Amino acid sequence: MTTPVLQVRDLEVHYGLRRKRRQALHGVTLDVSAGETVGLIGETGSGKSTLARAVLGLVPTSGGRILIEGEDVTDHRQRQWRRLRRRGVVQYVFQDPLRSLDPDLTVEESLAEPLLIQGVSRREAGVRARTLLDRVHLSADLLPKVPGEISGGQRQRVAVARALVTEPRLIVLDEPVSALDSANRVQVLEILKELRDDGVALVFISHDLGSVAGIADRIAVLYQGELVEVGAAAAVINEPQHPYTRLLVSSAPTLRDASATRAEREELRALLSA
Ligand SMILES: Nc1ncnc2c1ncn2[C@@H]1O[C@H](COP(=O)(O)OP(=O)(O)OP(=O)(O)O)[C@@H](O)[C@H]1O
Repeated sequence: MTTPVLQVRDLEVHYGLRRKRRQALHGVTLDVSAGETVGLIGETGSGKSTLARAVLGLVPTSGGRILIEGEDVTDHRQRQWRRLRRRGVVQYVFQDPLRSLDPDLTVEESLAEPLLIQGVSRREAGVRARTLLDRVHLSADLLPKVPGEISGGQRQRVAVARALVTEPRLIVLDEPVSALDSANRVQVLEILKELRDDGVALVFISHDLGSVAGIADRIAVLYQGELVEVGAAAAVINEPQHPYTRLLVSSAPTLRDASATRAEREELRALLSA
């Protein structure tokens, strides 16, 4: 059996000091394999972003282990984390692409920068930037534009392209489609499915069960910092075991929300009964 790209074991994270100290993650254990998408769902404050940030070395852990491609990175110092992030084995995409992209850099500069740092020639970096845009189904016309000059959906696709520059084995996506309209949402989800098929491991964070249901192989449910349920997506949706998961499934906004289109509701129903 191949080693999972990401192994999280009994992970604990605390915020604050002394009397203000609060536990944000309680003994979280989760594996993500190459070519697998794990959807991480849970209400606001349940610890989803904390788990993402811990996996990227952006918050200190207070217990447990994190292994990336079999390498124990838990006790890495900031310098080692920076090197790991720069090597680009793990990449991330945030809900707001302006957080993933430098607003002053053109699309071409954003995509070329990590390659230039790696010593790739300017000409080759330009060629690779075009190939990356093509991979996220965007036209090369966007290359000279800065993020403020393109649409939100295009921006998020550029953020995904930027995450792909270093050919990561793992991408953590924190609410990547939450700010997008449904047409752009579908397009970004399609791109993520293609990445998964190419063997990239994805952690897809969302509070929207509908988006997760359409892409995740497995779903992990966080509740108050604890993983209360992990299983195959269809099983978690159709036969939720934990009362909190049952509540999430029964209150899936796309089913309840009167403003959801008929097509959206039918799509989710089909997913639920698949
Ligand atoms: N920098 C911080 N300092 C102190 N407490 C924090 C910090 N970041 C998060 N927390 C707390 O940790 C808990 C988990 O927060 P986290 O942001 O991981 O939740 P989340 O599930 O991602 O929520 P959301 O869906 O709103 O983004 C919350 O109680 C939050 O208030």
